[in-house]
Amino acid sequence: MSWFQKLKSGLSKSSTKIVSSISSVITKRKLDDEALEELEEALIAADLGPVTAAKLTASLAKSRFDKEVTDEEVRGALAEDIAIILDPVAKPLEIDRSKGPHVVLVVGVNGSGKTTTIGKMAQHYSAQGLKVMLAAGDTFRAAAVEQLKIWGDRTGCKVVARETGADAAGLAYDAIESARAEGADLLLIDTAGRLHNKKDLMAELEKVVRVIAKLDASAPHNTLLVLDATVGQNAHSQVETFQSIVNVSGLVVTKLDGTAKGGVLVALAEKFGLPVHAIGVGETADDLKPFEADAYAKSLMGLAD
Ligand SMILES: Nc1nc2c(ncn2[C@@H]2O[C@H](COP(=O)(O)OP(=O)(O)OP(=O)(O)O)[C@@H](O)[C@H]2O)c(=O)[nH]1
Repeated sequence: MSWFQKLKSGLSKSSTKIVSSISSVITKRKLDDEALEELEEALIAADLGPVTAAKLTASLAKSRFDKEVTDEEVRGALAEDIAIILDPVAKPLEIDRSKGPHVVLVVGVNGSGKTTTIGKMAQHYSAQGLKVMLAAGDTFRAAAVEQLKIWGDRTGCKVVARETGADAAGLAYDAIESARAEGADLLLIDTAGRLHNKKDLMAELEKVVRVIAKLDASAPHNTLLVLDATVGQNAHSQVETFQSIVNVSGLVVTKLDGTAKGGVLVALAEKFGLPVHAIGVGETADDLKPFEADAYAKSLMGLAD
C-alpha cells in the first residue's frame, strides 16, 4: 500500500460517513439555500465544527450558488478549501540535533495515546539515524512505565525510569543528564495524564517544566499535546485545559483509524492554529503518519490522490 492508500484506509470510517452524508444531500441538484443548509448540517455532524462548516458552505455558495452540482464536485471543492485551512498547521516536528538533546515533553489525558505515540516517534527518529532516549515520566502508573519499556525494547532506545510514585520532575532531570552523558539527539518525555485532580496535574507538569529549564533554559523545545480523535468535540476543551497548564507547541492526533470523527482536526486547525505534527492511524510503530494538508483533506472527502 502506498502512503496515501494507508492514510485513506486509516481515515475510511470518517470518509465513509462524510461521503454518504454529502451524497444524500447532493444528488445532482441545484445548490440552493436548502441544499447549502443541509450540507452545513452534514459537516457539523462530521465534527468539522459550526464555524468551519459555515465557512466551507459560504465558500461553496460563492462559486456555485444556484448551479447544478454533483456530489463529487462538491467533495472536490470542499477538499480544496479544507486543505487551505489545514495547510498552515501541517508542520512536521523539527528536531535540532545541536540541542544535545532536543527535549520533547509529551502531554495529554490518560489513554489519549501518549506512550504509543512516543514509541512510534522513537521508531521514526531512530530510523532517521538519531539517537533517541525515552523518559517514563508517568510515574503515577506502573503500567505506563512498563508500556514505555516495551517500546524501548522494540525500538532499541534507552528508557530512563524510576519506581512508581517517584517524583516526575526529578526523573525528567535525571533523563536529561543521562541523555547528555550518552550523547542522545532526542529525548522524549512521557507524562501522567491524570493525577488526583487538575490542580495536582498542573503542579506536576509545571514542576517538570521548571526543573527541565534548570538544565537547559530553552527546554522543553517542544511540548506536544496528544489528542484522541475519538473524543470528537471534547478535544477542544482538552486543548484549552492543557494550554492553561503548559505552553503547548503542537498536536498529535491519534486513533483516526478507529473513528468517524476525523473532521475534528479541521475544527481544531481553524480554532487554535496549533501545528499538527503527525497523526496516528493504528497501533503499530508504522502507524504514525506525517500530517499533510492536501492528502488529509482528500482522504477525508474520499477522493483519489
Ligand atoms: N487504533 C489506534 N489505537 C491507538 C492509536 N494510538 C494509540 N492507540 C491505542 O490506544 C491505547 C492507549 O494508548 P496509550 O499510548 O497507552 O495512551 P496514554 O496516553 O499513554 O495512556 P496512559 O498510559 O494511560 O496515560 C493503547 O491501546 C494504544 O494501542 C492509534 O493511532 N490508533
